[in-house]
Amino acid sequence: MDYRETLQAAWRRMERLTKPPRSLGHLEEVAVRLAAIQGRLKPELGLGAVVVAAADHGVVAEGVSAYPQEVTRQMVLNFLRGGAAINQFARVAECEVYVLDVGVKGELPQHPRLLSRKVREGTDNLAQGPAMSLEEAERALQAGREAARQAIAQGATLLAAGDMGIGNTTAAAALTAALLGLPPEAVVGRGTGVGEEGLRRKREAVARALARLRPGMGPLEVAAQVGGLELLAIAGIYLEGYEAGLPLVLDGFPVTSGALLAWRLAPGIREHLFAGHLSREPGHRRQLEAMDLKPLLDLDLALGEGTGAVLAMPLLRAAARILHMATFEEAGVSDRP
Ligand SMILES: Cc1cc2ncn([C@H]3O[C@H](COP(=O)(O)O)[C@@H](O)[C@H]3O)c2cc1C
Ligand SMILES: O=C(O)c1cccnc1
Repeated sequence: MDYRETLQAAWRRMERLTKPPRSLGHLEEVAVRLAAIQGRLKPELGLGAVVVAAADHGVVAEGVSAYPQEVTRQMVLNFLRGGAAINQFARVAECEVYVLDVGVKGELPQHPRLLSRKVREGTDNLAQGPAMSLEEAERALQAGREAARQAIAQGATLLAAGDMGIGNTTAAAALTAALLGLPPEAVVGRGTGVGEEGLRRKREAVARALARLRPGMGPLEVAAQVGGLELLAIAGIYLEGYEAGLPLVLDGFPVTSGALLAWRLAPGIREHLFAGHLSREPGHRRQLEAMDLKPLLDLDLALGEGTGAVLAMPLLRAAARILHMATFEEAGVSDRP
């Protein structure tokens, strides 16, 4: 059965299950979409994986983050030791954590959970010139694909991306504004918690990057102009997961900017995307609206790392179980007054 046929057949089964129609709300839509993705009326989800892509950003020179650049590398070490929020949430969500270094400044140790594919040590400052070359953008995207292939080979049935990169909400805002044709004010937010001055500097940095873009630039060229390396890797992670036929869970603002790029490169990916949560970062709503996706959770999170995506994984598994319920006929339950 193809996607549309399975979707329709799953809706018909949904209507016969032992519950009032639509009483499981948004989860019903998730369930039938999972059925359609897997091409079976009773979808099954097992182990999850989150690939946390990490890289640095030259735009930090503009004073756009509340934290220093070295936090990127320090947090990668924290991920590898299991001490970050993503590690703790992944434990309760039956999800493996993989880390991908596509451009962290400084050295990182070898580790079984770390894929080292440093394209370069951070991007150039997007407010001053191109963040990277087109060739580097392509390499970052391929690194994401490779990391996703590893996670899938190790048994992932559900795939999410995470982000780590001080300054990346500025790059994500520039990428989102460019891809969706929005002004900086619509997509720039406080990130790790910058004040009014920081907010103004972020808008200014984004405006300067947007001024360099020319009509006719392709999505990858736009991404090379603004970065970041980890956002390109995130696009690659999702593209690979899509081609492997997996359900894909989105996280917050930086991750969803990478997903927007993937969607521009392969519009069919939309069928595989689930919005794990709605971030506090204001541009996230615009991104989800553009792809017509409804978030599963709304918890006022503004962290990244894949945390909101991983928290939604148990909900996706629960949604899949809905289609394993008994029907009125099977259970001998009366469905008419
Ligand atoms: C300790 C710490 C852990 C984090 N984990 C994710 N982020 C998040 O914050 C950063 C983006 O925000 P901005 O653009 O304001 O720098 C990214 O690294 C993102 O993953 C973190 C930030 C910090 C400080
Ligand atoms: O929306 C997110 O995921 C986010 C918000 C702020 C900082 N880092 C990530």
